[in-house]
Amino acid sequence: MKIKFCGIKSKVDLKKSILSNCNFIGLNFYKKSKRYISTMHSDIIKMLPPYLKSISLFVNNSFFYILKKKNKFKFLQFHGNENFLFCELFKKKYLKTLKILKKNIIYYYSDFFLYFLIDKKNLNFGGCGIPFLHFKINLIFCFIISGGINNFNLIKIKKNTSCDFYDICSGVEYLFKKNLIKMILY
Ligand SMILES: O=C(O)c1ccccc1NCC(=O)[C@H](O)[C@H](O)COP(=O)(O)O
Repeated sequence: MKIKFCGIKSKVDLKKSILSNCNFIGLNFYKKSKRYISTMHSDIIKMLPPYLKSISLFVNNSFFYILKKKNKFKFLQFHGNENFLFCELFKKKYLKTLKILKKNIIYYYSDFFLYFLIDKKNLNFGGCGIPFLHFKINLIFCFIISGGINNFNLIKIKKNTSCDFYDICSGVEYLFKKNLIKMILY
């Protein structure tokens, strides 16, 4: 099973991620988020062990803003209303968030596309901590499940979705700081 912890915003959070043995960390560049990373990202990137992959998360940021940041990270994540053409402009592997409420059929292919991150639909962008009805998803492409995942519901979600890759944010936090015990328990 692969785990991505999203909203890493301090060196302490990073150390906890390393101890938890997760596979990916997400750094949030959405200024309105409580998990916005600010300039701290450079320090965090320097401390990354080679096996831990970094993902920079954007929500409708401008082309030039993303262009300036993109080379510091392994992958990009587009969590807003970015369309396919915009995501492709950066010529870098990326995840695209898909907010779904019901079963959809989607065809999507490109050399840069990596995963769909399937998240709960809500009025704001992401990280709301509420699970959606995780149903069995028969997709031809790779996907990551997110949305209110925690230590208690993961087994059930895993059974329902047959997915092997999870993105977790508020489920491993207390007051927007990562909690080591919760992280290790995955
Ligand atoms: O987490 C945020 O604050 C956030 C804000 C704006 C856009 C995306 C955001 N998070 C993105 C993620 O990838 C979260 O991990 C995902 O939405 C699941 O979050 P949660 O339901 O809290 O586990």
